[in-house]
Amino acid sequence: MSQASTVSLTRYLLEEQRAGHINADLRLLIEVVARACKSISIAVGKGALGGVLGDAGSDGEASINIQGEAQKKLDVLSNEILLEANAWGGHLAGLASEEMDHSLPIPDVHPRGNYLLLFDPLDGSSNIDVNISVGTIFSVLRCPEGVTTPGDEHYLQPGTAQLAAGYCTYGPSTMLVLTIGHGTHAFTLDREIGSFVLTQRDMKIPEETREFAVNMSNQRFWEPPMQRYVGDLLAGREGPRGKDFNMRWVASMVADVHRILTRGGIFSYPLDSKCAGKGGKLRLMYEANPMAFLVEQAGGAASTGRQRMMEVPPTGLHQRVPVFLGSKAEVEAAVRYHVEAD
Ligand SMILES: O=P(O)(O)OC[C@H]1O[C@](O)(COP(=O)(O)O)[C@@H](O)[C@@H]1O
Ligand SMILES: [Mg+2]
Ligand SMILES: [Mg+2]
Repeated sequence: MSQASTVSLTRYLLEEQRAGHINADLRLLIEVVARACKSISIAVGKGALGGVLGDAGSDGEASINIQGEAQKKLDVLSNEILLEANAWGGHLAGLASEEMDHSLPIPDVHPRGNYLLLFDPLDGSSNIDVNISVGTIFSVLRCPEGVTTPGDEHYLQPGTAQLAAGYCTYGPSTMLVLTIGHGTHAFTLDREIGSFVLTQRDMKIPEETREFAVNMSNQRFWEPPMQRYVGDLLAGREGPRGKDFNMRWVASMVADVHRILTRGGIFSYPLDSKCAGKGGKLRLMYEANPMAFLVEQAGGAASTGRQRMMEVPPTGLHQRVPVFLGSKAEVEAAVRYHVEAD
């Protein structure tokens, strides 16, 4: 890409500010998150040489997060990088993370702003030790009017209230995919100059697809409509769908969603009898909602199977939901199986 045609993340954000789509505070907040993602990218890229692989914890004791999941060293490190980068910026009122039991108001010693930041610091962390793509997911909400010290309840806003959302994928290249409600755009990290460069403006998910992503090993635990839906996909050309489907499952949501934003497909993590008591596997506030915002802005759809994802009324910071997202016509097909069964 020639220098003349290069649009950096900074330039893109300044242009969006001039167009009146964001203010200076939100622009700076996104810049800070992007800077933190660069640091995480460096840590992830060092792999075994950085001493950052493996489980967190000491004396043979695993460190467990609020989700009851064993934390990786890189989960903890990525969380610290995001906290450290954002604490003193002056644009946030508080932060919430997959790796923290409760949200954190910005300490009094730092200036406070009007936004709330939620993140999954490292998504797909079971893939770190085997050198497969992982990522960071984030969502920005407005801090309710008059609230100076936000608590968990102030974050419980539906996905439609998001002002910005994005993810960074640490794969063969590091990419930031962002929406501020005016399309979904992809930026690639130029490692030589250290900045994100716009490489795909206005991503568009093809409406139809022949590719699905699901953890098939859970099949026997699924609900009947999901069994029927995937059964019909597998029946291929001879079945009711009349076409052959391909399957992909990276087991890093960021990587699976990035593929779908790039070439279409449907991603699902449905309800199953193992996770039914918890409401699903993936988390609404910092996994499903930001991905839903990005996917809708790229012309796709996101649903729980029964309801538009971004209209789910949140009840908890770490609330879990079933997820279907991607190519619009295919998500609608999956929803039909659920609605008809109900
Ligand atoms: O292990 P499974 O069932 O394939 O689940 C994989 C899913 O779990 C996740 O890894 C959950 O995210 P975390 O790694 O942030 O907990 C998703 O990225 C992924 O889609
Ligand atoms: Mg995750
Ligand atoms: Mg995570």
